Amino acid sequence: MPAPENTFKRRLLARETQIGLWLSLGDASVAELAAGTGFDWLVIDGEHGPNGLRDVLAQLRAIGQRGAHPVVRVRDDNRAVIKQMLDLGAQTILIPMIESGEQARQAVQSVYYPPVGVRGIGAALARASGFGAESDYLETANDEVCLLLQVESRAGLDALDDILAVEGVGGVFIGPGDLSADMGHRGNPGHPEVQAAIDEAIARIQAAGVPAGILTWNPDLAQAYAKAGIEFLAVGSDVTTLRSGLLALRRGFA
Ligand SMILES: O=C(O)C(=O)C[C@H](O)[C@@H](O)CO
Repeated sequence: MPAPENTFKRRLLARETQIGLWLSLGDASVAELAAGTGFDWLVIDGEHGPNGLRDVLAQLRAIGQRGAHPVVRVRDDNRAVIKQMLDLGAQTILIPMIESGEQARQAVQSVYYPPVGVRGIGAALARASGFGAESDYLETANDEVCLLLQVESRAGLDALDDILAVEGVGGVFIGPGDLSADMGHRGNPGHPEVQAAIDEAIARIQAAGVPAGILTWNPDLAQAYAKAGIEFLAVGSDVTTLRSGLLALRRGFA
């Protein structure tokens, strides 16, 4: 049996627009609930959310085969943590704060087995291979891994061409929050200067034949990105949706 098909990766390659949601609560029930609401991809956020290995494991299980594809955002480009997340069964890894071509090359090394990369061999005893049930996992895993890199600083934008030239990168995600902060507009990703930098970066990413991704809280901007054909678009989070829904519900009473 081969490694499970990474449908998210296939749809990226087909240049479909996939709609995603950020999961920052670190709760498996929330992940399971969200997985049944029609989103194409769900980010299990290990950078800003309380998501350690067992939290990610619980959410991967909860999302399961419900249709949504889990994307695990790791805290940084630490090779050992990436290996652990892949062995847990994560097939799509999002790495924040990529700022050079070399960092991108090292990230590729981390997610793929030799000879492409240096991912450690251990999946035969791990969930990734169905605890050994998928006898062809080692031979097929590289084809089903998708590496997404985050560019979210001026240095990252300066290195974007080098990053885009690295073979094995499945997509580049622009982080508006960190980029706006780095550009001197902390908390204001909608600033014209930031928006112009984002638009230019997305155009460069797609011109390089690489799928582009972003997260926006602005519904009008989300629709515009979708119409423009951005490939992986996150449009909200568990936290903001739950909070706004509860506030609206309570406001309905004196
Ligand atoms: O910089 C950004 O914006 C992102 O990378 C997305 C945020 O980190 C996400 O946590 C929502 O705030």
